[in-house]
Amino acid sequence: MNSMSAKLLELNYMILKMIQEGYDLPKHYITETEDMLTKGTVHFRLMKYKAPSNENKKEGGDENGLVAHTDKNTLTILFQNDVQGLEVQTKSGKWIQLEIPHNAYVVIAWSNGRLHAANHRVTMKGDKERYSVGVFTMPKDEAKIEVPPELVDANTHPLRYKPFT
Ligand SMILES: O=C(O)CCC(=O)C(=O)O
Ligand SMILES: [Fe+2]
Repeated sequence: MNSMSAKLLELNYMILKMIQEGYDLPKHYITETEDMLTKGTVHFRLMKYKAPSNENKKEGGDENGLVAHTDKNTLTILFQNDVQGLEVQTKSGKWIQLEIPHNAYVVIAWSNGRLHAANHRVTMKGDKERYSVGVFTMPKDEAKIEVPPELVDANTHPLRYKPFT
């Protein structure tokens, strides 16, 4: 488990680095991210979702496994067993079921609205239980959360969030 969490943390860092490089942000953000990750909190959570109850199945209904929400942390990496269930809401409000291939990961992040932190939920169908593992990174407590000025553009991407600690 330890080596798995270390690898996932490494993946998490790599993804954040790729996002920052993708936006052509100055290198100091990458160093700060590393600092944030090493001193911040990482929640590593194993989740189990029961298959829909017989009662519910008789009515042909799916069962809500996890209510709709957006993640409030910096970046989430999720993976699951072979039972699908994760759904995301499109910007137009439609729910779509993600077909996550075997051994694949889903990533959810935030960034002054450039990357959309999608509303998501888990809906259970069928007879098998679903297991998922999530790695949720959070900044260290005293960190000032601030949109990099490089990501703010008065016309196309106005500042959405004031700095906070
Ligand atoms: O189990 C999943 O696939 C989703 C879990 C999730 O969205 C969460 O814990 O925030
Ligand atoms: Fe979530």
